Amino acid sequence: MSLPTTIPSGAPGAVLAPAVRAVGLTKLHGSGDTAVRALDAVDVAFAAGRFTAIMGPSGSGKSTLVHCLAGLDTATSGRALLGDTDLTALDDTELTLLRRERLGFVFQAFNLLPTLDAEANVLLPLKLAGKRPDRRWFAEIIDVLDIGDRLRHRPSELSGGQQQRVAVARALINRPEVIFADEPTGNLDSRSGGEVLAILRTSVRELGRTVVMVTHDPVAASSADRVVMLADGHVAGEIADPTPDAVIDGLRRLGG
Ligand SMILES: Nc1ncnc2c1ncn2[C@@H]1O[C@H](COP(=O)(O)OP(=O)(O)OP(=O)(O)O)[C@@H](O)[C@H]1O
Repeated sequence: MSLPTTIPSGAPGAVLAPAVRAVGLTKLHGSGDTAVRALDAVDVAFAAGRFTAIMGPSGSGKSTLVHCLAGLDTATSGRALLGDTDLTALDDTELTLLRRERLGFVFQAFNLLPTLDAEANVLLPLKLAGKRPDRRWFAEIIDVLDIGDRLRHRPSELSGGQQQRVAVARALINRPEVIFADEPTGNLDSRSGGEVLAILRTSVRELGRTVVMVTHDPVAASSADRVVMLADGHVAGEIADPTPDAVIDGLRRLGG
């Protein structure tokens, strides 16, 4: 795959700078005879201002790739780059700061703090970083995510879809360069899942963010601009402007 990533459609010939990329990224879990090569010299780039889904059979390395790119796990060799920053050169403290200041995360299990109301959950990353909220940005996010009437509610008083919208707002609050979403619709019914996907698309289209999402769901993946397929720790292919049928077909070819 060539770097940087070429825009698949809409702007022929244009090239977008990658927000995040893997260069020869290799990850071994464990050591010795029992070591598992979860990623094998992966080269892949995720363009800024784009929504990319990562798919592949169970065990193909999706979570490992995202964890290495997000500074949640360390690579065995190769490089994981956020903009020009090589994560593999950073120590734990630097990685913690980088995650807090430059990345956003959305997980399947929402991961909201139960004792805080929605507003406090959204603002938590800024509080941890000792930063003042930008009230105009906060208002814009709340408006786009349509959670203005839920800000005083605790997570237990919100539906799953509302909780995930709060989690997306929390991921957006520090204007991250990249939002990593790991199965963000996995715990939601199809309607709430569709709303969360629409919000992730809106985060890209209207708020200018970059989203990288791991999913098993071909319909969810078809919300993205591009699908990257993994198999056995390799990039096995990609689909631009995916439809659910194209994604299902691609997975079938991989035996997923
Ligand atoms: N901590 C670990 N220790 C040992 N092996 C691991 C560890 N984490 C992952 N693996 C192995 O690495 C390979 C890739 O795992 P990974 O979780 O990245 O795949 P995945 O595509 O995200 O899978 P799934 O879709 O099932 O979540 C698998 O063979 C897995 O068993």
